[in-house]
Amino acid sequence: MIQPLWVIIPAAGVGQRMQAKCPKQYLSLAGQTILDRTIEIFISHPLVCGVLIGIGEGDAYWPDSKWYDHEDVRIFVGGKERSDTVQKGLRSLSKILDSEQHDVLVHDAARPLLTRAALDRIITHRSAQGSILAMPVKDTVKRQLADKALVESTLDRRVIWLAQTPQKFPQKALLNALEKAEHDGMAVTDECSAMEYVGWHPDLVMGESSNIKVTLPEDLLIAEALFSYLLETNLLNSTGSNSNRECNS
Ligand SMILES: Nc1ccn([C@@H]2O[C@H](COP(=O)(O)OP(=O)(O)OP(=O)(O)O)[C@@H](O)[C@H]2O)c(=O)n1
Ligand SMILES: C[C@](O)(CO)[C@H](O)COP(=O)(O)O
Repeated sequence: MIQPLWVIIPAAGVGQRMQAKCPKQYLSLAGQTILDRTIEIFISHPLVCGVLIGIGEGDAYWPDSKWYDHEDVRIFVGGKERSDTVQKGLRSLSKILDSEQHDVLVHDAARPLLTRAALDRIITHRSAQGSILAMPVKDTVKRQLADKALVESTLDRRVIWLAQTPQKFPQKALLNALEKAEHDGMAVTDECSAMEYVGWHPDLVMGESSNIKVTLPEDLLIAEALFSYLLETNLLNSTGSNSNRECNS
């Protein structure tokens, strides 16, 4: 029996690489904000209890969200780095959960094209060491020589994957790992890195090439095209209601 779970969506970034007038999670994607589209992926899933959104200090955009007053959407103020935001979300969640053993999903607000099929894969995947969505690389992979744009070597691409989100770990174990990494000065750019730091070997669950992280200006054009494709092929999540949630909250 799969335990329904909570989702933390880090959405407190400033979107520097996007070079937009607002944080990129509030840019429009096919008529809705990127963040609203991302929330919709989860809020309509029967195995999702609720969503915690980590927003930036002084975020003036959130009140315009279509999910602003939804009963299963809660917010908290994020931190300086993505890992800080996730830590704060995990602490917020510990006040809601009746057990720290519950798994939690962490998903970037900047990944609005996750399909229901991929979400089902990670939600239903069972692993004692957590799991992440990821994709095997398709190109040949080069390692650069120190800080020079010179090729040092070619990596064996048969064993190289690109991490995506959602990433799924027990709430307390993840918080402990992030806190330890921070305490030891070990910068981490995803939840999995923190779990590896404390010796875990999480499962790699097949993601999808359409699950892009909208990061650079051109990514928005790519996301628009992918959204149209996913909509036409009915691969996006259903928007059905989710009245049959049974969760502790
Ligand atoms: N302090 C931060 C930094 C990032 N994020 C979130 O983490 C996700 C992935 O981060 P990234 O793509 O790097 O977003 P930004 O940090 O906004 O982008 P940039 O690095 O270009 O500023 C995004 O949904 C972003 O909002 C966050 O919650 N808190
Ligand atoms: C979590 C992540 O999306 C996995 O690929 C990635 O590490 C986020 O990196 P960012 O620099 O915070 O966008």
